[in-house]
Amino acid sequence: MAKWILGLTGGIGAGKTAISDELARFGIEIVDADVIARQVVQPGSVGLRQIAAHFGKAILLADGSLDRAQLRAIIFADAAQKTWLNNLLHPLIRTQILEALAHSQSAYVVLSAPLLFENKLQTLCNHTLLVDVPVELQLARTTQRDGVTSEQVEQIIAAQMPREQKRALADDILDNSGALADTLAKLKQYHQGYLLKAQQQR
Ligand SMILES: CC(C)(COP(=O)(O)OP(=O)(O)OC[C@H]1O[C@@H](n2cnc3c(N)ncnc32)[C@H](O)[C@@H]1O)[C@@H](O)C(=O)NCCC(=O)NCCS
Ligand SMILES: Nc1ncnc2c1ncn2[C@@H]1O[C@H](COP(=O)(O)OP(=O)(O)OP(=O)(O)O)[C@@H](O)[C@H]1O
Repeated sequence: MAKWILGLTGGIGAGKTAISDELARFGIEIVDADVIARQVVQPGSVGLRQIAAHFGKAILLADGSLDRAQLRAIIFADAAQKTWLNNLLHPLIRTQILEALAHSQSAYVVLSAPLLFENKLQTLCNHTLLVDVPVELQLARTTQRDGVTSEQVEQIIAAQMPREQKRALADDILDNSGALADTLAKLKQYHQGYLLKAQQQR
């Protein structure tokens, strides 16, 4: 059965998880690139071994897992190190995404990825949905959620495709700057349309 794939994207803190949680409640399977990005650096993985070889053992916590806060501080302050990490992890993440998409069973499947357009993952998708908020809200919501500084979030935003470019590439745009309930009401309308599109493809 051919699969109808919705690419869901948005910058850090825009609301991808809030959106995909709701779609999951509708019975839609979610393939989440951020979740996969953690799986490919689990203890014992090739990914983690290469990171420890490159950055040194001090990049590991006492239990042998990756010190994510330390790696985040390094890569978003040093573009060359970020490129090195992206070159290592993005092919591994892409392979796992393809595998997860191939196994999906729901009416349609969502590929949620912050770097969907940056990594041209939209080419795997039938349709794309951008969850969008102004940068000030990305900063406010991410600092509150993660307990990180505005400067750290600004560095991450600077490493992502500018909002206007993403808006130009997306098929649909979901404004999440108001109350979440309003966003989810609009999402429900989009979801009905996606069910129809997926059905028509069969
Ligand atoms: C640097 C790491 C260890 C920091 O981990 P941490 O737990 O603090 O953050 P988390 O993984 O939850 O990511 C939070 C957000 O940061 C942004 N982000 C993460 N990696 C990148 C990147 N390479 N470039 C731009 N933005 C990124 C995304 O918006 C993401 O949703 C981690 O983000 C990582 O391994 N990044 C490289 C893999 C990657 O590109 N992941 C993005 C999904 S493809
Ligand atoms: N409409 C909204 N109003 C207020 N808070 C919101 C709204 N939407 C999401 N949030 C909150 O903002 C934060 C960021 O949302 P979410 O985690 O869904 O973003 P994300 O795009 O998945 O982020 P990341 O790229 O970092 O994984 C969360 O704490 C979430 O509860």
